[in-house]
Amino acid sequence: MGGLFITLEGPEGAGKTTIIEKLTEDLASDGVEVLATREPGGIEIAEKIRTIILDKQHTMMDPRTEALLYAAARRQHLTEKILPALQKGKVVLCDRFIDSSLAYQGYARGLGMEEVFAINEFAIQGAMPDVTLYFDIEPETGLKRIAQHAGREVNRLDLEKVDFHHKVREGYHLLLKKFPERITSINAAQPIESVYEQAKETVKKRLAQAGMLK
Ligand SMILES: Nc1ncnc2c1ncn2[C@@H]1O[C@H](COP(=O)(O)OP(=O)(O)OP(=O)(O)O)[C@@H](O)[C@H]1O
Ligand SMILES: Cc1cn([C@H]2C[C@H](O)[C@@H](COP(=O)(O)O)O2)c(=O)[nH]c1=O
Repeated sequence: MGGLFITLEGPEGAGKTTIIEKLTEDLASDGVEVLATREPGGIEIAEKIRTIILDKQHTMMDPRTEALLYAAARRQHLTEKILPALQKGKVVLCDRFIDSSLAYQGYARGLGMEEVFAINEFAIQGAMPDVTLYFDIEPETGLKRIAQHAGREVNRLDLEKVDFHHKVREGYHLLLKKFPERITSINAAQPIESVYEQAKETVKKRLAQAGMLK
């Protein structure tokens, strides 16, 4: 693909957005070309799909519809934004990607990780992340953080029962076992500076291996 495709994953309020902002700044000051983006969203069509999926009024949404909408948003985001950036040799930092669908729809919703992987395989055609940073947090802690975060809108998924969020975390733990080479787990309950140091170290190591650090 050319560049390096890095995804950040975790339950609600784990700190992904905060870490992406810091990493983007830091890597840019090292002369690395970075594209920071998010899922669902990142481009107009996918942002519109995001509005539909996360609308609190849409309590009737069928779990398979939900999974298909995430996969559709991902397909458009990948082809329109992520792949072109990778082809230009950029580092792509993406807030959530396929692992979110596997943990949330596949495991927590109970659709099955294999089934959800299959529809996503159709959407991504093998474009798996090179590196994934997983930010591990107790759901209660993460949900408390987002409740206290001024300006952070509460969405339909945030409103799921705490048991759902525990299942999301269990789903991620299964993914850690399934993809140990790709996914690095970071304890996101630590102070933000420590979380960031670990994230930066992992990313810089991979960039150095790929010969992308000047
Ligand atoms: N390690 C940390 N310790 C304490 N507070 C933190 C830590 N990391 C993030 N926060 C705070 O928690 C809130 C949520 O952080 P952030 O938006 O980065 O999480 P997120 O993983 O992107 O959440 P979501 O995906 O649910 O939107 C913010 O107010 C942020 O400042
Ligand atoms: C990509 C993706 C996301 N989700 C869920 C996870 C969150 O609850 C929301 C996105 O909100 P955020 O504040 O931007 O994290 O959507 C999901 O269930 N499945 C997915 O594939």
